[in-house]
Amino acid sequence: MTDTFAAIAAFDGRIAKVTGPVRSGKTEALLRRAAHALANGCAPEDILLATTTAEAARIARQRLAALLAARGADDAAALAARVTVASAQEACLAVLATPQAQAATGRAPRVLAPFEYNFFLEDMKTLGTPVRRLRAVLNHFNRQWCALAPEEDWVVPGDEQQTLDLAHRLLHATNAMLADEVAYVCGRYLQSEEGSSARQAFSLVLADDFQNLSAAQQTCLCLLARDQLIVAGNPGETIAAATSCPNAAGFTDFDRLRRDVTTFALSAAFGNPAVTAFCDAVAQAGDCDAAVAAQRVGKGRPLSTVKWNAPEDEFNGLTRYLMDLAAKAPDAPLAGICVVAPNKTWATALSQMLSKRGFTVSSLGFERLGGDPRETARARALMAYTALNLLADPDDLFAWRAWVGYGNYLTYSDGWKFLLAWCDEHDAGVLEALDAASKARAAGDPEPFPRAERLAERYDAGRAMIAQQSARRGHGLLAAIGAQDLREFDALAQAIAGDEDATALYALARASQFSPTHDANPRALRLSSYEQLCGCNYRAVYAAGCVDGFMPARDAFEVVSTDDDRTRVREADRRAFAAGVGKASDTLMFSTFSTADLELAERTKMQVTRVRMEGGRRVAAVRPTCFIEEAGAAAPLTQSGQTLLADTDIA
Ligand SMILES: Nc1ncnc2c1ncn2[C@@H]1O[C@H](COP(=O)(O)OP(=O)(O)OP(=O)(O)O)[C@@H](O)[C@H]1O
Repeated sequence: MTDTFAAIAAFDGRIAKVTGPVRSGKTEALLRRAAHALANGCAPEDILLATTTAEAARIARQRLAALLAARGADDAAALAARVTVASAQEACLAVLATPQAQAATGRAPRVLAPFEYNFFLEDMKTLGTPVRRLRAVLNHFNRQWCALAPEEDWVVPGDEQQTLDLAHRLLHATNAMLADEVAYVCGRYLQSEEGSSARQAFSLVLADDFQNLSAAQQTCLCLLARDQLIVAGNPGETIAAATSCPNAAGFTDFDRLRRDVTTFALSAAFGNPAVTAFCDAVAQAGDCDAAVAAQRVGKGRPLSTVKWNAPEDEFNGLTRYLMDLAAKAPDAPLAGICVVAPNKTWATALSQMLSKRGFTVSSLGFERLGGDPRETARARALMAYTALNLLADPDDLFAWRAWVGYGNYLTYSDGWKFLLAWCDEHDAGVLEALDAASKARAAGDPEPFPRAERLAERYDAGRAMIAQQSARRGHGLLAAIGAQDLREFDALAQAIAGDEDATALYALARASQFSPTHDANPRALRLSSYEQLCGCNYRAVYAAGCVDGFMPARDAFEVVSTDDDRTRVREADRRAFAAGVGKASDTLMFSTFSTADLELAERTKMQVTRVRMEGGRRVAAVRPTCFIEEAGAAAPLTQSGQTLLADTDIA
């Protein structure tokens, strides 16, 4: 076992693959390889360690610093900081950010935030394609981009070509890029003649959780390696966090597709054997050939499932239990504890309850801005974000597209279409068109293009907002953009010192959308989504809301979908669940409940087994997540919430 780690650390071949089950030390092996390379004179700048998420990168960097310190390196943290540790998406964005890449691709890596995608979608609807068909075509594009399939090879003339042409037109005009295009544009660039100097930028590329990356991301990382490439992973732990299309086969077949790949198999799982046995059992009950530990190293401690009557009891009881735990061990860093929430509703309820009980909470995985840009009342956070974007960069063309679209049930997509036609006719850019519309409005002249007056009105208001607010800073700036009382901006408001200008604040707001990480505060209890557990390691994990419909999602049961659809959802969730709860090295508790108000159950998509009347209310019966039962002998025993509280002298 130790020999395998030593062999990976000292590996001097060109390509290697590290396989291993949950918690077998795959990341550890890559970190030891990096430490060994540094000790042998490799420049830190010549190493790329790529991960699935920004949080996984943050943790990997910390672990690398700790490893270097343990080996007696001088100033280990500074040395680790010089190594490029980044998510695969960030690594691709860094390639595309160079002037050479921008000149060669004609694209800027200004990625649309998920809520900005809605504006793009509205503009795409001007084609007149039925919305379902349009979504299907755009999903098809995403899959092709993720597969790094050259557009010229797959686009079908007619409808599809027209759709692709409009997508290009909209994105080029606003200097923007879709998230799933990033690795595609990067990969095509790296494969091209012009991109040859950007290839092989790192002597050593270490790619962790390779199964989570899209084929395009996987190819980009391979192209960035000069002397050595090592990929690590486990198909049974695949999650869709780095991309919407993880390509687990790119890991499974990695050695078949290339020559002379050395394979290292890790087979011992570390941490609590009951946890890793549970994860392996859940994964094995599924449809993929996940790696299973041959040996389990560590101190055993039973898992538990706690069943509450209703969600309110869960929120109350679980947080009281955690409060009692924290009081009994006041010196243990709370950051070693993670509460996992299955969705945003649960995350919000748990976070509020934990805060009420006096915890500082760092939440991760639920910060994505949502809301309908077509309804002003539901788009306040989006409008604040766009206002901040414009204050930070008044030349951001996509921010203008969003700004002029708020408050209209079609986001002024028709106006935007006429504006782009005017740009084509006059060989002009978006800002010139908006300026022309604004001038005509001021002079009372006829509109330069239909709907120009409406767009000009919004544009003028935006210019006035920039003129008025651009000198503001910190909390005053947040108030000026209307963000001071918005829950979506709470974390940002708490994190700032108060003297940040718009550029600094916007960078933070943007990071929360694209590369969110946990607060570094060791006193903050963690609250996380399953996806954001990737790359983490916690002393204790409490998985809340473990009911069918949440985990796996209701689509795994719905009678309206096909068998294939149901299986796909169930198996994707199974991997996220097994990989996620495996991050508990010592304590793992599942929290579930048996009933819920029918309205809440429907709204949050629980899988309802029965409905009954209780005191004039309609109450839904729900089941614990099926994965627990599927773990068979490795599944924990269930106890009631009341018993748990009584045992800990709370009730
Ligand atoms: N050789 C080792 N000896 C002792 N402990 C180890 C060793 N390798 C890893 N560990 C510990 O086991 C845990 C899991 O390690 P690591 O995160 O590297 O594994 P992984 O296979 O990447 O995990 P995951 O399945 O979660 O991706 C960590 O707490 C780590 O410190």
